[in-house]
Amino acid sequence: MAKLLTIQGGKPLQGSVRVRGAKNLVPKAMVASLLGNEPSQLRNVPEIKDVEIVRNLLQIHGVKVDAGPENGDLTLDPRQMRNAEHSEIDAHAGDSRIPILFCGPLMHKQGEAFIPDLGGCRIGDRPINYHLEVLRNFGAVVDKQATGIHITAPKGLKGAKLDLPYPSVGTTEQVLLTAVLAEGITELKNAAVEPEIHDLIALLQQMGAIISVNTDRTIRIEGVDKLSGYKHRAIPDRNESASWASAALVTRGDIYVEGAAQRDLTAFLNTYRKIGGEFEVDDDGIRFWHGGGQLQPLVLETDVHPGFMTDWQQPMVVALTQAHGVSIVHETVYENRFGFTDALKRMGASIQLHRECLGSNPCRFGQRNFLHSAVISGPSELKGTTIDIPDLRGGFSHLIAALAANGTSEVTGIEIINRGYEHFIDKISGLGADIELTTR
Ligand SMILES: CC(=O)N[C@H]1[C@@H](OP(=O)(O)OP(=O)(O)OC[C@H]2O[C@@H](n3ccc(=O)[nH]c3=O)[C@H](O)[C@@H]2O)O[C@H](CO)[C@@H](O)[C@@H]1O
Ligand SMILES: C=C(OP(=O)(O)O)C(=O)O
Repeated sequence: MAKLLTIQGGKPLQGSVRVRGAKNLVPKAMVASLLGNEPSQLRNVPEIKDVEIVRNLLQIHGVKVDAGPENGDLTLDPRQMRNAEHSEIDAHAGDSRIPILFCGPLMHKQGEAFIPDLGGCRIGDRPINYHLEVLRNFGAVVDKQATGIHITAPKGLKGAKLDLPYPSVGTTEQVLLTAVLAEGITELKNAAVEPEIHDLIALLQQMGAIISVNTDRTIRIEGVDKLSGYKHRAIPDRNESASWASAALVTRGDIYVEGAAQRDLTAFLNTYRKIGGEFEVDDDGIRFWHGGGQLQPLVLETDVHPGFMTDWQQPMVVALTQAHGVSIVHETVYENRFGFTDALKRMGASIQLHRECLGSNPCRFGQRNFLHSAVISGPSELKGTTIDIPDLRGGFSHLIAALAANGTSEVTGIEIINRGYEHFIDKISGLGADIELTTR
């Protein structure tokens, strides 16, 4: 039965929400447990769909996954690992992007891996060519099948010299999860250095891996013969934190985000301050609120870390519809991440999309006909409408817009938001929103 969320907009969101482990780290930490000869313990695990998907995938490969004594604790025991049936794996086709990261660990442990077709947000083509290229360099043989891929390592996996065309997060994780048990040394140039990558490196190091990260985006991994388990507390979800911060701004509210970590939000907080948002950091989280004056327009470019994270873009665009003047946002990470603006336009926002790079960094999409720059004129009075959620961050942005809008919005497709926002309906309602969830 489909769920319908009815939102009566116009109330400032006020109160406190708790953010737990990062959606972009926790599932990968769970995959890393496959590499160990002993159980691993992960803490601060949120109840989100992407965790559930990986839990199922690990279980069909024989990993015992149990809840620990504290809420949010998981124990992952790979000692009874086995090959999964193709049909069991295929059942996860289109669920998330994580299955591609099973390649290295399964090849090391089982000699082969079958990977279903990937899912994840439809915000661009999202090819896996870099993943396959680095795996081939380690010695893997890739067989593309009608659904998914079959990958083997007939001569074992050996360390390699690698250089990425673009600092892809997923490919950097692929290299880490493969190189730690590969024979010899791997050097990865132009690696991604997102906080979630550092957190993955930290738990791999606990397992016995030898990994160093240089300031020039080079990661060096010395392969070892075996790894044990880890005991690790996942870093908080910086993308969820930024989403609540934007919600406070757009609804002229005041939200304390328990668990938010300033260190991983530097670029976001600079932008937040420039637009007119206020924040206050303490030991347990960050309070975000609307400063009371007019919001200021901005020129913004998304980028790899330490730049302004692409997953913050969509909620921030909603805030920019309320700024006084013209803002420009250049999306340089994904070629098709402005589809969500259609619904904002129907709600009354003034947003024009352009194919040109409207920013100081010419990006990969400039000459390729993608609508990847946005000009936003504000402030616009938003009014309620019907919305079908397109993707995770776009969907959350639509919720923020509906919560700030005059009148009623009817939102479908909200299940997608469970991929990355734990208990978001309860959180929104706890912040004082006027919402009703029905099934039809
Ligand atoms: C589960 C997870 O952690 N998802 C995050 C991860 O996605 P993900 O790891 O999929 O993103 P990547 O960093 O790999 O992608 C960045 C760019 O590289 C391109 N590319 C990537 C791989 C490849 O083989 N070929 C290729 O061309 C992509 O199409 C994209 O344009 O990092 C993104 C960038 O911070 C975030 O938006 C996602 O939330
Ligand atoms: C793009 C995202 O996720 P995924 O890579 O899982 O689709 C996201 O979290 O915004």
